Amino acid sequence: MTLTQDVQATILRLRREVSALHAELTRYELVVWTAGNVSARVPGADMMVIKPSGVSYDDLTPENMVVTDLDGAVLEGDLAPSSDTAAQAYVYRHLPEVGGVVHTHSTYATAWAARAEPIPCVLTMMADEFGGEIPVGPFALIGDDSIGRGIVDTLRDSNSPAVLMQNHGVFAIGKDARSAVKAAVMCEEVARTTHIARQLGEPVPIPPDQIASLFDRYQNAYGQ
Ligand SMILES: O=C(CO)[C@@H](O)[C@@H](O)COP(=O)(O)O
Repeated sequence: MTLTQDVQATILRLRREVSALHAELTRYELVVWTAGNVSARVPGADMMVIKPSGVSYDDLTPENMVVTDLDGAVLEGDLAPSSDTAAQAYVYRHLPEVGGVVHTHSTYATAWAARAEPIPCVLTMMADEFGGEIPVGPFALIGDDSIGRGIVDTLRDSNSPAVLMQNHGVFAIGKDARSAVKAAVMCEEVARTTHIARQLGEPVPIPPDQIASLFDRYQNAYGQ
């Protein structure tokens, strides 16, 4: 396949970005061993950049990232791509606004996933980032696009950029890979706080109109 210089430059940038973002997964203690991954869509091409499967986070480099098409077929790379390649490719094919996907088994969020319980919106931080509860997706086997179908079916009509896949863990999406990593970080934080709150009593839900107001401010006015 002949790639334009623009696409080649974009792939180079995304190889660096996706590789580096895995350090955020370890920095925020969202993963153990090799159990999590980041990918990014290549804008302007039906391609994605994803981590190789089962490679230590310390050994990830821009050069060993894998480039695939949006059916998950390898286009560039010597190593096998992540086990979640087909799932994440499905997300990119069906949600064109998504530019990044992240998967973790972060402890507290995955504890909610193990119970198939959505995390209720009881924190302003949740309303800001998730615009409501963090939903649960169906149980799905790893390796094909089943997980992708579950992610898309669950998040398509949700404000939430994260889904707790039942008995599995967190899949987070974003306009780019960095935003998806942020959603995964925030998901674990609110899962932890809400879990602790529940040990002390019944957390107080935020009324839907207030959630909408907080979500609108954070999404449209917060920051620089
Ligand atoms: O979720 C799972 C396994 O439960 C995998 O996504 C996870 O271990 C990461 O696998 P990869 O190293 O990305 O192939």
